[in-house]
Amino acid sequence: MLPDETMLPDDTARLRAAAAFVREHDSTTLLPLLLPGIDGPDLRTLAERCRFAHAGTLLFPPDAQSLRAQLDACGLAADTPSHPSVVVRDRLARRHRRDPAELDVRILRPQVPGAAGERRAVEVFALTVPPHSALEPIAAYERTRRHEAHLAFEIERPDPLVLRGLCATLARHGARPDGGGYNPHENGTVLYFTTPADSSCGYRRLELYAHGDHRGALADHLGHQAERQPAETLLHLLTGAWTTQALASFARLRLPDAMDTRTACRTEDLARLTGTHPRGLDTLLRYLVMLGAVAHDAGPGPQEGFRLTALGALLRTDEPASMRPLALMYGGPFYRSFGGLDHAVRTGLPAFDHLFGENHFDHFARDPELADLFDRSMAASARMFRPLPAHPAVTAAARASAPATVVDVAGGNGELLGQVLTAHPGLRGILLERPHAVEAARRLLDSAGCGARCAYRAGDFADVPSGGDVYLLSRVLHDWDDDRCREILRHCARAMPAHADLLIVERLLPADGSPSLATAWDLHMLCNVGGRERTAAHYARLLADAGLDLRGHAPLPLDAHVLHARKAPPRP
Ligand SMILES: C[S@@+](CC[C@H](N)C(=O)[O-])C[C@H]1O[C@@H](n2cnc3c(N)ncnc32)[C@H](O)[C@@H]1O
Repeated sequence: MLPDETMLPDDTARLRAAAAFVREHDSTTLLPLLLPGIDGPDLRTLAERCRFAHAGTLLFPPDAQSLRAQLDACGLAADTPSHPSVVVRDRLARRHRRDPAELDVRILRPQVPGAAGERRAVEVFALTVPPHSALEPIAAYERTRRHEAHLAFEIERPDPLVLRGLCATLARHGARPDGGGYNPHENGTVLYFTTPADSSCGYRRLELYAHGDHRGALADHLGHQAERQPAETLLHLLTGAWTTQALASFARLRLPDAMDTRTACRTEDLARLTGTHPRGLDTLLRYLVMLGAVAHDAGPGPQEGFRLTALGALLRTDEPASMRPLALMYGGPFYRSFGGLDHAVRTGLPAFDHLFGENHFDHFARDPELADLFDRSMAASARMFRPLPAHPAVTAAARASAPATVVDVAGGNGELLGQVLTAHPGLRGILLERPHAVEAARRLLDSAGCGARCAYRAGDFADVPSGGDVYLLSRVLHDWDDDRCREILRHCARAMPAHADLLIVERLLPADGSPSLATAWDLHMLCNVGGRERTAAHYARLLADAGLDLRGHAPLPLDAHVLHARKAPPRP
């Protein structure tokens, strides 16, 4: 398996990986990875006509100088000046609902010769995003999704017939039209495709590049996409429930625990190991291949069968921060309640309460197994907490001369408090929770080795302990309507000394409507808990109503944010 470009942490690392990729591959090795199963005359035709020309990547340097430094750091010299991108600029503008004129996307193609000296390049699209600019949400979104990462093949001697033939061959092997355009700045035509879900080189987009103006072929290409798109897209969307259940079933049947990421397992062996039906299991696994949770090794060579991908491995029981509990929750109680979404939309009241006859916290609290599953499903997203021990409010408390105290209000099973106390052995903690959850938190914090520095308070939001130095309120406010949030924040403000910091972890609805997981969770909150996600400005208003000042906010993993607040200075 080749490194997944989309998993690399920063722009420079991705640039370096793209250059290494370009050096190491050629058309004959790449095409079968992008289009699994292609061989014989189709492979020969494509390999003869399509020369692997570049790997494309989209970067967001703060300025032109930083971009040069990034290129230098990767040993890449851009010896020709950059020119404007039309296609990627317009795709970004459409995706983020911006005016294309706002997006100055430039193209650079630093040369990277292939292993035998072939003429190749890394294609760098650079959108300058100065610190604190309004373009930052675009950069954050694109850095995680990496829609623009692609591999390009330059067509030798392009003409309309050749282009049509190549497009048909790609379509036969599962590639789907995914936009394109004509760039008058360099008199070149690009046709983009997405590759099948089981392609295995870390890139999911392929570009055919033809020198010259081929807008006839481009119109056909875009026409196929337009014809196919709305109906096919709708089918994909309508079958979303099958996706949830396929992943939940995979997790419930503990199939990931019986599989490996390196060695493929034959369906019959896996069925025997897991007590499942070979034909049923095979059907499920093939669907999961399409979702990217499982990969299929066709053999010969490696053993024929299925193995886990990195994504599927997150559903293993023994995986650190396993997401299995979330799969069980979203495929279980929350799956049933989503069937009642109409009720929530019609009345504004949670479908969960309508279906189960009580609020979800009360429902879970009465059933120890469900309560435990809920706590573990919250902890499954604990990777969003990882930067919090380094938050300036926490590090300042840890440096204070007298031992400082971190109060986690409705701290769940203690995952976040555990991460903070483990990182700072001088800090003490107090966790406030409902009685049934306190016991789970005590067990977790004891096993994390910080139990001796922790106190617990079983109670309600009205019981927020006073005298702490840092207060945490993680994923609590989104459970409640504005009135209840004001009440909770007032309890916090009353308990906080003047110097104390309040850190709130939530997903923020983007003010400009750009795509975010927060929008999906807003619907989840409506349907299941009667709460909502909010914009930063909305939180600022709620905080102000409780006598607190929002000082700023910073992004966390999984599309979350930490908001920092302090008590507002007394009015003169
Ligand atoms: C969504 S969970 C968040 C848990 C934890 N802070 C986290 O981020 O993982 C919300 C928590 O609020 C707690 N809670 C609900 N009602 C409460 C109340 N009235 N007083 C105190 N805690 C409450 C629940 O028990 C639950 O653990």
